[in-house]
Amino acid sequence: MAVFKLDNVEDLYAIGNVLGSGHFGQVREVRERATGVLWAGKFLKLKKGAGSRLGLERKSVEKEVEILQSLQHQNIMALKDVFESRAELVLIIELIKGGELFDFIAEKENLTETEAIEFMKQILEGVSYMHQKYVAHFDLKPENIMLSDKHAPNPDIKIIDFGMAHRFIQGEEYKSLGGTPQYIAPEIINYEPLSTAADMCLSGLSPFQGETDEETLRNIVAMNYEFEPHYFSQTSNMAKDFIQKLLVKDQSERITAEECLVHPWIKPLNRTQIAK
Ligand SMILES: COc1cc(-c2ccc3ncc(-c4cccc([C@@H](O)NCCN(C)C)c4)n3n2)ccc1O
Repeated sequence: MAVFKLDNVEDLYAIGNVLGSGHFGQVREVRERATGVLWAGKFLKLKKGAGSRLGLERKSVEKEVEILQSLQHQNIMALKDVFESRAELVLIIELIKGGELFDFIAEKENLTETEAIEFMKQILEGVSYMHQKYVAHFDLKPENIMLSDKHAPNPDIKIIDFGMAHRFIQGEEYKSLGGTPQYIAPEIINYEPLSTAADMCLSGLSPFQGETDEETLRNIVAMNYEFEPHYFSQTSNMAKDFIQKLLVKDQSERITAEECLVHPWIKPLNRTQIAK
């Protein structure tokens, strides 16, 4: 069993405002007393006993921490420290001040393909790095892609929330039913053995969105999508080719993050190839 710092987290950090909350627990701004530096604290309530319905299994948080401790990349949130008390674990993480990429894009009049390519390139860099370490995120979605500083000329992408992540061991079979309906891969819906390929179904606006979750899941399994003119009339053919290579039902045929980074939309062979 992993042992985390048993100090009282409040002896070292002043606990500030809630930044957000969700399945993962609560994220609060915390100030390191020794340096005055601001961090994010992810506060997780642990199950008090085997029969307890509330709180997280300690084992699942240990798994998330072990994965985070193995990842050091500029496009993946950095874990600094872990504290534990009787019924709570606190993860001290780099503070990401720029909010969600989704909101940043929504606030802009429009996003050029060049800007989209820059964000996608950073997301792919982070995803490719974790996949090379046999780690799959399994909950990549716009809300889990944040920006370091939305006022910076070229904001850094930060991938957060590794609460569903898994590190594959050679030859093992891993299945999961978790994820967010609009963004999950068909193999998850079909409860088939998974791989890092399940992370490659990330999109801004789900092309499979139905009236209900059930309809959305049916659309994903049927790979039923179209490039609606209302959204794609100004999108280049190269960008559509990139998307089509991601939205492939057979995970063994789906383009990988590494292959995406050399796709002509992301890495044009020459200037004339852009925005075709
Ligand atoms: C370690 O795991 C997580 C970290 C974070 C995290 C890490 C650093 C950090 N700096 C600022 C924030 C932040 C600021 C406002 C809202 C949120 C969060 O509640 N919403 C983000 C997406 N959400 C759907 C997970 C998070 N975060 N959030 C969020 C969820 C996690 O499961």
